[in-house]
Amino acid sequence: MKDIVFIEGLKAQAVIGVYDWEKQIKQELVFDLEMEHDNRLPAATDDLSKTLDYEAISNFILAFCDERQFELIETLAEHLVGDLIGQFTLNAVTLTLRKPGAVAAAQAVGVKIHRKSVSTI
Ligand SMILES: Nc1nc2c(c(=O)[nH]1)N=C([C@H](O)[C@@H](O)CO)CN2
Repeated sequence: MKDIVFIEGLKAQAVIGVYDWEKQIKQELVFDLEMEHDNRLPAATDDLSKTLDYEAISNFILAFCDERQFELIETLAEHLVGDLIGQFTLNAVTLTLRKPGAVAAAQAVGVKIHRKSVSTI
């Protein structure tokens, strides 16, 4: 099994949706990420710079949601993961993205994607 650095239940506000009324407001999105990373080197050195900094990645996601606008959550997920792989040393990432307010009868709806850095394909 590969080591993981994870972020669970990160809540962000974004302009997201296909309908006109959705383009006028911000809605809540909830992010779960599992990022593959060998934890042995950071554990051996006790050095933050040798790991995936979940605080820095969380702040990156919050800023991304604040600044960018999409219709589909699929599009947001794909762009975000592409940017994360470019910005941080992610080998592979699984992102679950929920839009809790989208379907009143459902607790949440969303998408899940798994992407690898081109260097690991
Ligand atoms: N697979 C998807 N289905 C839907 C999306 C989406 O982003 N991906 N979006 C909408 C609307 O924006 C909806 O969330 C409004 O409540 C509908 N279906």
